[in-house]
Amino acid sequence: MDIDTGSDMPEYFEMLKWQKENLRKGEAKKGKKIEFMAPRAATVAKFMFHHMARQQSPARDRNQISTSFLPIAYPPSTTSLAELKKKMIKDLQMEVHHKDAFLVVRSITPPTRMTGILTVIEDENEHVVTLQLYNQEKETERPVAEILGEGTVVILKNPYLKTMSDGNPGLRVDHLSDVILLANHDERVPSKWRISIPKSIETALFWKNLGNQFFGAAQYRAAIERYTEAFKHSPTKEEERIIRLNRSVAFLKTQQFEDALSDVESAPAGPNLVEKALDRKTQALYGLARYRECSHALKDMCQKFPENATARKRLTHSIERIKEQEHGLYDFARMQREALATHPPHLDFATYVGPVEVRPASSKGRGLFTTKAVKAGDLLLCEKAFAHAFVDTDLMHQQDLTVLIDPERDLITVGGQAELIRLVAQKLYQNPSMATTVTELHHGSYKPVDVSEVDGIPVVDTFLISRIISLNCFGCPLTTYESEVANAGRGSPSMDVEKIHHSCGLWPMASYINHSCDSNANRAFIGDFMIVRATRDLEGGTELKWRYYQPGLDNKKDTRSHWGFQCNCIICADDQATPPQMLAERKRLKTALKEQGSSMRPGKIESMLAKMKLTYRKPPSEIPRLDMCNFQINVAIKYLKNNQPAKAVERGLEALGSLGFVMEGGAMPESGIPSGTILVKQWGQDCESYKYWRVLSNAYGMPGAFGLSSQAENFAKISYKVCIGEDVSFDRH
Ligand SMILES: C[S@@+](CC[C@H](N)C(=O)[O-])C[C@H]1O[C@@H](n2cnc3c(N)ncnc32)[C@H](O)[C@@H]1O
Repeated sequence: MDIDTGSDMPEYFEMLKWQKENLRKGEAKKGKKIEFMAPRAATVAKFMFHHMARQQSPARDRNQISTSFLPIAYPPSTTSLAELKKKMIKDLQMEVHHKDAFLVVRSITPPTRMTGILTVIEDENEHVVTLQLYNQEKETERPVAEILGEGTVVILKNPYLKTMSDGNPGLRVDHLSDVILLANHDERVPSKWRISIPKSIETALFWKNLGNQFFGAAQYRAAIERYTEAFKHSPTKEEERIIRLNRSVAFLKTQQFEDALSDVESAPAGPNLVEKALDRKTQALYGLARYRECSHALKDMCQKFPENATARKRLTHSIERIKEQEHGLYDFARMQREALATHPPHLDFATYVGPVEVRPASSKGRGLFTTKAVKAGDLLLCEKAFAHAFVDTDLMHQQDLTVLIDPERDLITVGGQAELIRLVAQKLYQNPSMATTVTELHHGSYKPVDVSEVDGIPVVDTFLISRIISLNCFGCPLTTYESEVANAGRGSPSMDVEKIHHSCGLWPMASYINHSCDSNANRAFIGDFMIVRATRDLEGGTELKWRYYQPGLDNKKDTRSHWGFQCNCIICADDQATPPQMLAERKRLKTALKEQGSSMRPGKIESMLAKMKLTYRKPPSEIPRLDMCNFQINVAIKYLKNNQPAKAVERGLEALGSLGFVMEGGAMPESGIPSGTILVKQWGQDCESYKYWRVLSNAYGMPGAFGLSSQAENFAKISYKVCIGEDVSFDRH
């Protein structure tokens, strides 16, 4: 939704064509054995040449956008290693996923980061090929040398040998769970590569100290492995307590909060390190968004250790999170400030799920429904993204901007989607208990595997994640306020504000909202938070619905080809029932007004709008006229500038009417003073109606007219809250 599909860039379609051609060529080699294995020295020399060239110019050209090609989807391995056959590179067939096999290989060059991690590997026969690992941690999360440094031994399940871009065979791995990185002492490492540790020095303490060394070097995953090894060597109770507490900090560093909590809770009780244990427990509970439990533990900690200032500060934070999580009470001004100041804008606030729940929605699958009556502007959801890929459009950090090409589904997206797939895959791999939050989201006809864990390792299906992201992710600005108010200027109604975004995220709860052009909810963004508000008064039990794309874009067919349904809302049904010549006339007038409207006199626009009205068969109170409202409000602005407030009010009210608003009062006689009350009997579409209300408010406030201005301003404020997500910034603009 609101994603850049690269549709205006023919070169992306060329890339798609090129990739399809590559797949076709690859298909021709399917099942064949490797004809020619490039000599080891030549393969290494060629790799090192490119590696060093990249090292010397690590900063990419600012205008260079990276490209990520998805292969044809294949499932991750769900078979235990014990049941798989060990193979050598020469045994593999080209372009085949060897589901019954695994390889044990060792990297023989330093690794390089491209869209994946690249290195040259050898097997025990000393045959070499390049290896590409996708969806691994980013450099800032874990240095590449720590993941696949020279000499690292790796088990590759489900090995897949394909023709690389240089024409040579290479291994490609997309699923995180198909790669098992081995520590060099691991028994599964072939003896010729293994570093043996003398049994005499192998004690729990030895491994703990090794773990501490890795922790000190900020190699947290390596530290976790060493602490885990320590448990196999009969630690004493006190040693176990220390190792668990040490490992829990390492888990906090890798954001594996459940594991961190489990270590603290299963550590044997003891008189020492009580403060440390409480510290880790509260951090884990905070990371898991279990704020109430966190605040109880912090109160306990503050009582036991009153001098601990950090605990007191954390208690304040967790109490703020409870207010947000349980009551939807946010300091939106702070949220806005932090979104601008934090890079990436991943904010420390809690998710609030208001009066909404997921229920069956007949043929649409599931949907999100209100659980009680709500008013226009009410907060329904303020959700932190499960994962959020930020692309800085100001600085254009091109590393974050990727063209993702999916030849299997003829899809191109530009922005953070490739990164979002990686982020979600990593999060599920590190926190398997969160899997269903994502895997239960709509994934169309994709058939996922039904195994979630093998040999104690979570099974993560990259292609399921990619399908879920494609159907459920939202493009988003840094903040809606920045993109639609601060940059657009006050009171300039326009539906042309850019709503196609490069940053994107996955908001699982909001994903349950189905599409309708006749929406009753609106989404706005502040950093990685999505704020969902009702755009109208709604009864309890009402299904929420919103547009998957912005109005005015001629992409209704996209719902069919992309999401697999055709919208049959009242607006679409009316379009279907309207004679084609009326629709063609409406389109003709719309195009003319769009192209020339700004230079036309109000009278001319009015006469074209009068003709456009004739292309509608029902009143706007029944079927909103989203093709007209923008032109009507622009005429109102022209009248306002010409000092004709009565006419501005008339057109302004008409524009709100086209959005579906039904009102009483507010009309302004040509001569005379308007008075009374504006009553909104039915709220209309959210399409930035606050700008319309502001035009009215200004018109009512012109010399010679007064009174209704503040009422219009109040309605503008509600509508602003719906569109921007909050109203604390309203008075600034
Ligand atoms: C983001 S999901 C929405 C939640 C989904 N209904 C579910 O059960 O998880 C998008 C999918 O919902 C369904 N959907 C959304 N809006 C629809 C509509 N107006 N009519 C029919 N199906 C719709 C389509 O299957 C679409 O691919």
